[in-house]
Amino acid sequence: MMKQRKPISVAEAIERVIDHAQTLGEETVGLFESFGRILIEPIIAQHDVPHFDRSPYDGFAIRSVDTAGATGDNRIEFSVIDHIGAGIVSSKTLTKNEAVRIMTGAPLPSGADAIVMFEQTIELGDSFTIRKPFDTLENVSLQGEDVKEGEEIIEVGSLIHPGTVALLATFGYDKVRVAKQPVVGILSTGTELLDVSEQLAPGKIRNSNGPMIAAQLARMGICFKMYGLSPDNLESSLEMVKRAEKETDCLITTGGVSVGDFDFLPAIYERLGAKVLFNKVAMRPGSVTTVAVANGRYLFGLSGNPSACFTGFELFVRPALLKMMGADKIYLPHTTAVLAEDFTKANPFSRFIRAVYDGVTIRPAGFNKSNAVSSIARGNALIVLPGGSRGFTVGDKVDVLLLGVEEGTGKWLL
Ligand SMILES: Nc1nc2c(c(=O)[nH]1)N[C@H]1C(S)=C(S)[C@@H](COP(=O)(O)OP(=O)(O)OC[C@H]3O[C@@H](n4cnc5c(N)ncnc54)[C@H](O)[C@@H]3O)O[C@H]1N2
Ligand code: MOO
Ligand SMILES: [Mg+2]
Repeated sequence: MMKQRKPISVAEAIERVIDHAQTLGEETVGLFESFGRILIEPIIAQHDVPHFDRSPYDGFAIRSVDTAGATGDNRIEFSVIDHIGAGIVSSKTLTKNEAVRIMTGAPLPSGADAIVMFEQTIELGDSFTIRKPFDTLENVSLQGEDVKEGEEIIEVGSLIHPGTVALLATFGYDKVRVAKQPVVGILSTGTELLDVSEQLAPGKIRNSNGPMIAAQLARMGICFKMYGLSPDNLESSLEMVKRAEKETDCLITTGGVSVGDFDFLPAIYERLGAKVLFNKVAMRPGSVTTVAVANGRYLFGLSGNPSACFTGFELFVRPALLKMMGADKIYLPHTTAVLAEDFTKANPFSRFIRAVYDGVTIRPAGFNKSNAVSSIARGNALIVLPGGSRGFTVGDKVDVLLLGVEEGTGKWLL
């Protein structure tokens, strides 16, 4: 008799997975290689930004005191004593009714405390007039207005995105200390599987899960080793899993985790002496998703059904890998949206529906069974319907997980 599997909640399953994540240490990479990596030291401002008072406009640097009383009928005249662009420091000091012609980004000359834009002047040779008084520091970009020296701007565990790169560059980091990334193995099991380039044959299908997972990893900037296809044979699959497990930091298999006569992953975990964290989750698709740990390394047993495989990766593999990389915001970002189509099916388990989200409304992305591949291709988000519910109709507010967002959130919100 087959042993009944006991389903656990998605939240419980995620917690069990995350509890086993071990970081892999650190390394130093060049700034240009740092995009997508996780910071293992905070970014603390080494100096004020900007580190000098500067002009935010093309115009003239003046002393505000000289502008008192200026009106349309009483224009005040200034004579230009120097001319500087960004990167040049004027050697002049302004005295009464003097100005320096100054371009955006250039440091304020000594004595100056305001900037007049070209558009606010009438120019006459080496002089110009203005028609309004200026306040002290008017139109000045002040030292430290963006960042103050010593301020912690980015926390440990943050993802390096293009803005982070700009900040690192600002402070002169040509190298960055980041968390090491896992090398992830991908093995697709199933006697029915053909390589992508092979011709279809009766009963056979092309392996879509392997390439899909490679792309899911690539989207996270993670390197993978492809172990190809393994027919449903206990001994040969076991050998392949043993080899892949030794050569990688974690192994993702697809297929063979359910209760079929040729589903060998449960037996493989047993032969490896792996600790199975769970083998049934109260969700659809992906209820048979199994996660085990052997020699401190994850063995993710994703379902063979493409939609279940995809969902298992996003819900369990992604946060675990991010935690291994030392990241803080490991979960898919969550929002709510208005349902644009009825979904009246019952949901005995939590349901994750591949969906198209336009920023306000969301609709299922077509054929949505566990074995569907088309809806994964069309979708950019997952609708989450709670277990024990039914009868969602147009206009209902539903929970949404966003896919493909660079950085997620620190809390599982569902
Ligand atoms: N009696 C029961 N049968 C099934 C149960 C159950 O609880 N009791 N669970 C069902 C659910 S839910 C799912 S999901 C599937 C999971 O099956 P496996 O993870 O064991 O995967 P396979 O049996 O190997 O394959 C399932 C399906 O997916 C196709 N497949 C497999 N690999 C790939 C691949 N790399 N690319 C594309 N498609 C793939 C395979 O051909 C099968 O059609 O079990 C249900 N059964
Ligand atoms: O695990 Mo299956 O994907 O629930 O449909
Ligand atoms: Mg099966």
